[in-house]
Amino acid sequence: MANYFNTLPLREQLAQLAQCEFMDASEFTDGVNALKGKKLVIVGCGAQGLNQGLNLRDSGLDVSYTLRDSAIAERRQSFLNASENGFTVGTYQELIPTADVVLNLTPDKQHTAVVNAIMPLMKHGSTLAYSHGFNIVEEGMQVREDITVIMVAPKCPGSEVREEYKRGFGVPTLIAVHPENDPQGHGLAQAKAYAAGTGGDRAGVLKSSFIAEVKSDLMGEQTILCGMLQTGSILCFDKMIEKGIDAGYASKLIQFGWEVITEALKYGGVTNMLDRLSNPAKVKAFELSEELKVIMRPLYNKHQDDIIDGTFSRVMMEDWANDDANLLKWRAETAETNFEKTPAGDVEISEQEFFDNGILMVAMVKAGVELAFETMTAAGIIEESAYYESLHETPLIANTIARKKLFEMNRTISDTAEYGCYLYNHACLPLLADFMKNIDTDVIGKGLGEQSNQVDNKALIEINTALREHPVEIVGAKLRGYMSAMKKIV
Ligand SMILES: NC(=O)C1=CN([C@@H]2O[C@H](COP(=O)(O)OP(=O)(O)OC[C@H]3O[C@@H](n4cnc5c(N)ncnc54)[C@H](OP(=O)(O)O)[C@@H]3O)[C@@H](O)[C@H]2O)C=CC1
Ligand SMILES: CC(=O)[C@](C)(O)C(=O)O
Ligand SMILES: [Mg+2]
Ligand SMILES: [Mg+2]
Repeated sequence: MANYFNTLPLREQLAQLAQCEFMDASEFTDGVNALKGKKLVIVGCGAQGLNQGLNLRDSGLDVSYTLRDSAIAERRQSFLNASENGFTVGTYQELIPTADVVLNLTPDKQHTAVVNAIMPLMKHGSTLAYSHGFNIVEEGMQVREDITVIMVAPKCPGSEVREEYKRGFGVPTLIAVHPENDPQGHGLAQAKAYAAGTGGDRAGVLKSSFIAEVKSDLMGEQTILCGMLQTGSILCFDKMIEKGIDAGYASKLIQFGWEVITEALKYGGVTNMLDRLSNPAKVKAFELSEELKVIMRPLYNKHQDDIIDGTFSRVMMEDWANDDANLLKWRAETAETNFEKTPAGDVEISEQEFFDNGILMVAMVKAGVELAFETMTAAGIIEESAYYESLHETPLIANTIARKKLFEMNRTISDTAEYGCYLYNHACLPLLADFMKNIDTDVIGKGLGEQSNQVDNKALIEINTALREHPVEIVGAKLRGYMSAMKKIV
């Protein structure tokens, strides 16, 4: 098989990258009806599999799970996830032939093996669904021509797909129909019903393409969403320890700080996040962010370039072939970082204190969100897609760090995301070494401690204008206007 994207002429590549149509609520008035009475069989019951299945069942759909024989025989966690939640669990032979829709929610590295195993068992005219475009786009999987191939990709870690649904909200979702596999012309109707079933229509759905999803998803997860938060956690913690800040305080400020500051982002964009700072702190955060953007822009461009031309996928698949040697090594190294090994202290930190003492964290989030958005849109990704993949998903990833630090983030995100996060982290730590030499506790750990809120009016006006006029803020205001069901969590 060959990389599907690289087989296309440039014109078609650009057209597929630009596939992005915001779907109005009126397009979901049929809810889950297109899948009502159909048998949905999910392969895999992990981060996405379990949480999507719970939502789909709560939305009135017929959901069961098929797992590897060994998972059932050894009663592995995936078997327990499904059986303890009251789902029917069966082998491929038992359930795949009965399925109208097979949802492939196994790790990307397993997709070729899984699809080759289940395709012969899939009934004529059934549907194969993915939640990420990697297998179709980066590996060029070719599916039997009678099978409809769709994608419903939550822009969110699996755990929060469920948490937002339980709050009565949902998570932004990209849907697509593979142009090579829509023999009955009902792929879009089924994808819309699936997105309604997971609650995605409550947050926002984009009619996208497998190519647009994969080229943006890989970029978001490697940079702002996981790579930046991992790098920022390590750098900020080590700096506070170097400067004599109490280790328990430093650990708590970071573990819970990303969630608190990015909740402001989720509600009101970068503007609202910086408006939560005092004027002097806002000026400082803006200056640090501009410095960070200059330093990190080449790295963001390299990640996007490697994703677009297939270099990233090729390198990661070499690790797959080497039994995940690097992924497992880097996972173990992350566990040994000082931040990961230091429990959050039993110390009170007010909501405002996370902002006041986390100015550098605010600057890192601003720089990462804006850089990721700018880099994706420069590569041909449409603004709505870039917004969901950078700004809106950052707080959802931060929620996982608040639970159990980087361990929980890297456990919950896909192995694909985790691998890309480490690549970014390894490159960004040395890139920011000189920048961090000039950092002190006024911007991470203690705050400016300023006596007055006075700043130069002209400078503040220029900063406020720059914040409000960034394109991520313009498209964000529109998309957040649709999210009337969004619920606060901090
Ligand atoms: N994690 C996330 O938050 C997101 C993931 N995605 C996408 O969703 C898909 C699933 O990812 P994710 O939920 O992270 O996966 P997980 O690693 O969390 O779960 C994988 C599941 O598949 C099973 N599995 C693993 N290997 C095989 C195999 N060879 N054959 C059959 N089953 C297997 C595992 O069970 P067992 O090993 O016991 O058999 C487990 O139940 C991927 O395409 C990913 O890119 C999309 C958005 C976000
Ligand atoms: C959670 C999500 O959207 C990621 C980061 O893309 C993934 O886990 O693959
Ligand atoms: Mg993603
Ligand atoms: Mg992903």
